[in-house]
Amino acid sequence: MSNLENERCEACHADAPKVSDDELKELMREIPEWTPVTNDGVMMLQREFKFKNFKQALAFTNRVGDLAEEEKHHPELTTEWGKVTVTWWTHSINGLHKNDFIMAAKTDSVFDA
Ligand SMILES: C[C@H](O)[C@H](O)[C@H]1CNC2=NC(N)=NC(=O)C2=N1
Repeated sequence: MSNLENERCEACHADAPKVSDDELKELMREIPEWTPVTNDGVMMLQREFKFKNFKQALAFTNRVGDLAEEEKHHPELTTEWGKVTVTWWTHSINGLHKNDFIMAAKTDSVFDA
């Protein structure tokens, strides 16, 4: 089980450090189902979650939304029939902060609950 899911996000400022390549490698081991993707030069974490119908996908979307409000860290959420795509990155630094890995782990635990 990941330890990250029990950590809290810290307030993130524009001068906060992005995760290094070594940290990225280490942190990815805790969230193996996520993929690092780059959009317009910004590195992000992405995972697709599958459901039986739209209603379940929407309920999951709302649970992740509640998590985001609790931690004051917000994802991109794309809700479709039977599928939610969740993408985490830190807007203020245009890249990945440890907060994104914490939120990815928390997202996994909402899905597995
Ligand atoms: C004031 C507020 O907490 C900040 O603007 C937060 C809101 N949610 C956020 N979410 C994400 N993903 N990145 C941010 O930089 C960010 N900033």
